[in-house]
Amino acid sequence: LFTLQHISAQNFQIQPTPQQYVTLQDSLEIPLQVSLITDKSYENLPAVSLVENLWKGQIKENGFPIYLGIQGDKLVKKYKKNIPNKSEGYYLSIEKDKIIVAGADEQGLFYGIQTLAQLLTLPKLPLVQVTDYPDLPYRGVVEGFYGTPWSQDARLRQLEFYGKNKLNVYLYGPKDDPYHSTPNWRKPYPPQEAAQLKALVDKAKENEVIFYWAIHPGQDIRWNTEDRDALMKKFESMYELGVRAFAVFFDDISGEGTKAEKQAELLNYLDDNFVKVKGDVAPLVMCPTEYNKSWSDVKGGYLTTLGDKLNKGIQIMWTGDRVIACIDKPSMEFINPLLKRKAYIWWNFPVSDYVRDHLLMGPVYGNGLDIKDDMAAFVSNPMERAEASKIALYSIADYAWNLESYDSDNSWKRAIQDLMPQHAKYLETFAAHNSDLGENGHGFRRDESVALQPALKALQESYTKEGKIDEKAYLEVSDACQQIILSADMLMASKTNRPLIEEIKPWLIQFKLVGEYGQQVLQMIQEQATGKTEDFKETYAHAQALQVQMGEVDATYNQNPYQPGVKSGSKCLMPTFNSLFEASTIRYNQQQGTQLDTRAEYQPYTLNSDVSQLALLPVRRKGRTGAVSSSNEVILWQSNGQLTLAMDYPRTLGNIVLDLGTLDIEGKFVLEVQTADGNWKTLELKPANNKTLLVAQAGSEQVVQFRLKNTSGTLQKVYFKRCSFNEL
Ligand SMILES: CCCCCN1[C@H](CC(=O)NC)[C@H](O)[C@H](O)[C@H]1CO
Repeated sequence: LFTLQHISAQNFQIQPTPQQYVTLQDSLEIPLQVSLITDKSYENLPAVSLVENLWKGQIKENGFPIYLGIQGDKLVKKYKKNIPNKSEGYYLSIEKDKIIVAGADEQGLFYGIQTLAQLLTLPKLPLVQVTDYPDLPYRGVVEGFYGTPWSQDARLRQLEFYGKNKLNVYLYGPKDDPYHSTPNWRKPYPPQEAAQLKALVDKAKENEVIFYWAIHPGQDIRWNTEDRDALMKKFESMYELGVRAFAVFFDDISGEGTKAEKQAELLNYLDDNFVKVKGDVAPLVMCPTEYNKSWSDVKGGYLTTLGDKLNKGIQIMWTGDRVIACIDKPSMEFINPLLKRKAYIWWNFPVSDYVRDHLLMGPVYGNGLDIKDDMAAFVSNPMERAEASKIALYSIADYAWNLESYDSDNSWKRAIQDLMPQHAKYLETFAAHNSDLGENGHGFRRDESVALQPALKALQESYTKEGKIDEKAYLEVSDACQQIILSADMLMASKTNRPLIEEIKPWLIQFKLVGEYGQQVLQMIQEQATGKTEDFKETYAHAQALQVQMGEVDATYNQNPYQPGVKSGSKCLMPTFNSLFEASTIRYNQQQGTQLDTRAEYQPYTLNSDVSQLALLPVRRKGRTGAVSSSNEVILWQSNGQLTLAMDYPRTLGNIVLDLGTLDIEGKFVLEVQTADGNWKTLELKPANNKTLLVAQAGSEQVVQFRLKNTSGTLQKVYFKRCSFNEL
């Protein structure tokens, strides 16, 4: 028998691994029929139901014996010294004639069987003794993001996933659930939502997950008994649904609700009059208003007030040095003394509600491996795409169970294998190139296209600097493009894990186009470098056609009001391909004396103006909205001066919004559109509010261009604050 100590949530880094052991030594054929020998009172424990699910219908009197017990049962008394005395710990022994699973507690017993379930995926069972336990007492997920809350089905699948991966906490706190936050936090859930929540509570119990229901009252709470009682009443109604764990979030609020003394007073009241009175409710969790170091003013006393006044049993959440930040020893050494307890980490990854056009499918890395004794919990705030979040969540489970043994890349590969066993290679290709966030206000970035970076760099440098092709790099990037196209096609057509495919489909479509674009760009540099001028023109046109398609995908899917669109390969692939597109076109133009447009970014809108200060303003497209960048200068707009926005082909526009920073513009400027039939018609400029904003409806006909003209007869001094329009 070989023994394993403190393994990981899903797998065994310790050598020999069970996989190796099974081939090395004799092992146990997986028993087809088993007998469950356990204390009678355990029959409806999640652990027992789990064994019944593993051996569906094959639990017989004279089957292979599986002993299930919890520390203290006489049944497992002789294994007393093997069972770790750590909460959620377990001892698992697979022997020739029996299997023993002994938990330090009920959760530990359940996890011992989850480990057995993992071993059952091997061809045979290794004869092994496992003594295992988690480093952190609370490990899991806070559904705490802005955007579309997860669906009921997605949540049910999540809870199952948490059970398998030994995550034991799910905090329900979707920012955009009206009954969680202002103003309806005071109201009970309507029957249908209530029933769904009850189903989640039951599912959580089956998977030994503590279901925390969080409330977010801070934006409009009044510090009086009426609101305090309203909160108690809401907690009571959630308790009736079966909720046995509660949280109060005070994040992202302003005004009265941000006062630490008042927050502490309310939470202590809830602790004393609800949690302690009920007796079967988990410790309260709260999210402070100053929830990260960059927002905290230590001298202001907010954090120390909470640390001093909050009952010791109340957990206080923390996102680290910044809103989005990895957690390390210095971060914990800063916050724990102030809170006078171990902070309950809320890690804002893989949440993407501030970079909604990107998927964060890369490895989980950057958190300290030396902080297992400094955190009360580690919970992840995920993406609104539940299935896609599982790559990160799998590794967070791995990390939180055993920090010191955590290996980011190995874990990432296993997470992908676990999500799509049949298509792991393809999903890994996709995930490798869809991991960075792009530029964002929090400045948080991730690695992307790591394995391909050297070849991309070598190819780009050799060509852009000397116009030469680095053959080795060329072949590697060319193979990669093939892999990208293959992976996208295979994943889109996958028959397994459809919920994941449906979530990421727009990005798969985009990803394939990136691969095809890469192929054309490679051909362009090859043709330019070897003087195949005839072919170049068509390859160039093909690359442009792919740029148009990528632009259309970006303007079609995922059109949220924040970061609309679909970005793929945005950190390394696209910048390299665009740079090679531009460089080869410039070289070609130099060689051939042509004037091919060298811009790689596809631009459907073109600005023309004889007002010199406007003529060079950039136009950008964000989803289905086009906008001319505003200018901070005073614009000297000469009489009859005009600004024109031309479409690459006739498009149906919705509103055209203007703001020249001055009132009564209507009398001095005229806005006209030219429709596809060539006719011009004037649009009425309506003031949108009592300020200088003007809106015009472009009408249902397709527009080729629109123009704003100074018809006042004199020079006008205006500000150019806004000129935007949207496509229908
Ligand atoms: C300028 C405000 C940015 C706040 C961003 N946080 C929020 C609050 C939070 O982190 N609470 C601990 C949401 O949870 C969101 O999902 C997450 C990241 O975008």
